[in-house]
Amino acid sequence: MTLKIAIPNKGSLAIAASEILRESGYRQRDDPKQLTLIDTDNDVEFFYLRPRDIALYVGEGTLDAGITGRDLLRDSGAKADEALTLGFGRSTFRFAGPVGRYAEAADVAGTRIATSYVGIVRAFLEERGLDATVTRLDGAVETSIQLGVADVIADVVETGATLRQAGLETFGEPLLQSEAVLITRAGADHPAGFEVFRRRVEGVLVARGYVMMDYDIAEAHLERAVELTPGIESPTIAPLNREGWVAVRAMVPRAGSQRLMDQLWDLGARGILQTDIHACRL
Ligand SMILES: Nc1ncnc2c1ncn2[C@@H]1O[C@H](COP(=O)(O)OP(=O)(O)OP(=O)(O)O)[C@@H](O)[C@H]1O
Ligand SMILES: O=P(O)(O)OC[C@H]1O[C@H](OP(=O)(O)OP(=O)(O)O)[C@H](O)[C@@H]1O
Ligand SMILES: [Mg+2]
Repeated sequence: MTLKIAIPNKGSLAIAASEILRESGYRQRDDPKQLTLIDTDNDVEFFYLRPRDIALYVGEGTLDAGITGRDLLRDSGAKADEALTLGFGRSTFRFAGPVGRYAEAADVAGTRIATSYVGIVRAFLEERGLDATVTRLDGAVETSIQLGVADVIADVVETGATLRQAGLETFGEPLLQSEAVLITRAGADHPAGFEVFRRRVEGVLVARGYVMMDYDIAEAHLERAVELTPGIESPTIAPLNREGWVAVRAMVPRAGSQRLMDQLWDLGARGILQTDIHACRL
């Protein structure tokens, strides 16, 4: 059976979602107006949909899996689970109001809140036992305060630039930390082929977080060097033509790899090379 996967058709998640699938070896559309695409080699059909709707399709089991934002998944109330966090589309979901007017989340009690994420806001109010009027707007919610429609907004904040422009500031703790997630139907067995799909995408995510480190070092310093680069299982050690020296190869986290090269150099390693990994299965 062909695996049916939903991908954001536009908005903040669309480009990065298609990119990670392409890197994972799947065909992706070249034309942003294309609605569906069949990858016959991998027996997968992709459906390009609004990320807000993707949670619903997957929750109902119409589609096998999809990529959407955690905030949109929560907001929809769809019965879908996160199978993988994808590391892009990061944002926070927060209350904001005119600068200096509100201090903590409980201050929203009795206000008029404008938001595109009514589900998240209502759930938060209920959990805290707070009462407020929630108005659903499609977008540009920041402007609703200036226009007198709301006292407070609850919205996605990434850089905070939009809030500043509107003369607003966040207050209270974030309601949610969001990022793009791969989702499947809650409580159901994964459909055939899904595990392979998940593993391929995970392989790209891991590859993005690691680099390959190669270097030559005198055997006398090998033990210390291996402590610095333990690899995933264990580093590969190969003999060198030069007496008393070996070549070492190990995967290391991308973060801090430059510092690691400095440390290896100080230890006496030479010919230190860092290369990108594009995909892996560990
Ligand atoms: N700067 C951002 N603005 C909006 N959404 C963002 C941002 N950064 C990450 N996201 C995430 O993208 C998802 C929203 O997807 P959506 O397709 O609605 O994006 P959008 O950029 O708001 O698109 P639209 O053009 O329809 O407003 C949410 O999961 C949200 O957390
Ligand atoms: O913190 P920032 O980096 O400024 O990003 C957050 C803003 O981006 C989104 O708006 P979008 O561009 O999607 O417009 P919309 O409100 O019409 O959805 C979101 O709703 C915020 O307004
Ligand atoms: Mg938007």
